[in-house]
Amino acid sequence: MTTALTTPQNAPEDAPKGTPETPDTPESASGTAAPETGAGAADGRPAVRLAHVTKAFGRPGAAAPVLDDISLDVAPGEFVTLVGASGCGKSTLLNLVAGLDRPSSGTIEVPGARPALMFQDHALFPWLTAGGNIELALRLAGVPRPERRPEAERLLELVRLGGAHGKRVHELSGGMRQRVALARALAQGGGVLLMDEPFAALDAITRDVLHDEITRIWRERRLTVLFVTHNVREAVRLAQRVVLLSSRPGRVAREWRIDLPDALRAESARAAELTTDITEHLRGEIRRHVPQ
Ligand SMILES: Nc1ncnc2c1ncn2[C@@H]1O[C@H](COP(=O)(O)OP(=O)(O)OP(=O)(O)O)[C@@H](O)[C@H]1O
Repeated sequence: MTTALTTPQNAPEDAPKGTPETPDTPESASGTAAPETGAGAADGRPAVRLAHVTKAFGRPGAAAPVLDDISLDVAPGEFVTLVGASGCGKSTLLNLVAGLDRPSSGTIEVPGARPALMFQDHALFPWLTAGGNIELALRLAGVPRPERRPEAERLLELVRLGGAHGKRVHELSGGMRQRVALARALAQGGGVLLMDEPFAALDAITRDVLHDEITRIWRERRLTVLFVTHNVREAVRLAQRVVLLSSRPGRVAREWRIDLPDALRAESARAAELTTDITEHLRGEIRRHVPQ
């Protein structure tokens, strides 16, 4: 999938490590090896490429852009979290990558199948069962009827909800609903998963459990994930790379490589250090933010 005009950029790994901060230049911290490659890596192209993307709503020139000159590559199999002040355009960016809207200028390339999008609100159809919601997505993805039920059951097993096929949405807890929503997103078949604060409404313990689950599923399925969150601890817990967007207009302000093994991600001095550093920069962006 490609949307609109212009040229590509260097991968963020090319940025010098530990260089002094410059306002509009993406910077990389905490160097590490390139991420594991997933499906689609063979031709060396990124799974998602945004090149000089700008987005303004309304008539041309009528309003300041929400996103301004965003260039960002996400490698196949990479897990990237996106943080930034409220209103800086994180959801707008995901919507553009999902193909739900078009950039005002710049290009977006997603070479594989259309990405799947998952929100804070599970958006399941309440009149369908858990399995019915997944089978609908499979049907829309062109999966033949006889294969839908077994595939829905496989996906429910994957999100550890085996046996929940016949459950109605109202019978499921918040965490279970998000698991079904994840299974439904996976049913759409693309290798790129876009997640917009998917765990924000859950209690802390359920969220922690789902962090482990999404990490496992990301690895097992070799997914490429672009994940929006306000929660810096969550960003460090999950990502191989955290990208901070500046306050409006949203630009890539800074990036951090998260080179921690799983065991040190939730609780460790290094995770705490990274969380503090990212939070300080995020606070700086929030302070700069003038509501428009
Ligand atoms: N369809 C639209 N028409 C007009 N303005 C829009 C539209 N969609 C988003 N905006 C505006 O774009 C800006 C960025 O919104 P967006 O939801 O992308 O920010 P965000 O960073 O995801 O915010 P939050 O963190 O609070 O969810 C906001 O000022 C919003 O009002």
